[in-house]
Amino acid sequence: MSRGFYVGRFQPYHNGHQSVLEQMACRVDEIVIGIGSAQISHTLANPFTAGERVLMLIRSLSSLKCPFYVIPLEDVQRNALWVAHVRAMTPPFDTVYSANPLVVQLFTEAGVDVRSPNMHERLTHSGTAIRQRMLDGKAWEHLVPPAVVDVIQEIHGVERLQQIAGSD
Ligand SMILES: Nc1ncnc2c1ncn2[C@@H]1O[C@H](COP(=O)(O)OP(=O)(O)OP(=O)(O)O)[C@@H](O)[C@H]1O
Ligand SMILES: NC(=O)c1ccc[n+]([C@@H]2O[C@H](COP(=O)(O)O)[C@@H](O)[C@H]2O)c1
Repeated sequence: MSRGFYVGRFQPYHNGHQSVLEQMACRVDEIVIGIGSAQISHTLANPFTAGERVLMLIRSLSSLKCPFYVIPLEDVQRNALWVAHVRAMTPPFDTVYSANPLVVQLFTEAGVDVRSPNMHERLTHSGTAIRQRMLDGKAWEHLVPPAVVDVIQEIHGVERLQQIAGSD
């Protein structure tokens, strides 16, 4: 049984993340997804709660060809302890998929096999670019799975982000 681990903040979950998970689904038996910085919400860079991000992921992955687990992970103050913290909170995994330099470094130092997933139209498909489009009143819906559009509408996510920007 092989299990792959993928972590992100998913603020919001977008088509780039979906393409990584679809690549992983062909390569491992099960996928463990960590929702990083789970304790942070209602900021410009992290507008959505961990629970809202759980909804985005689970609804978007309903037809993924591989069993998956979604685990919210709070940050810890010491990077040197983070891998142990992740391991304590997740089902066991053998491979990590990440392009985040710190994540790659910490897992490599811990002796874990780390792979870099192919980037999917990175210029447009980043959380930062999507949040900026929401703030600018530009179309963003085509950059995320349809289920994420539904969740963000349900929670009035664009209005929340605009209010946070207004009170900054
Ligand atoms: N377009 C993409 N294609 C493939 N992988 C991506 C893409 N965007 C992000 N990732 C990867 O997904 C993981 C989680 O990234 P994250 O949740 O920070 O998304 P992000 O779009 O980079 O967000 P932000 O811009 O808010 O920092 C990282 O390993 C990141 O490299
Ligand atoms: N010390 C820590 O808590 C620590 C270290 C490395 C990564 N992380 C988290 O892992 C996630 C990585 O995701 P991104 O690739 O989206 O940045 C982030 O939520 C980040 O905060 C946390």
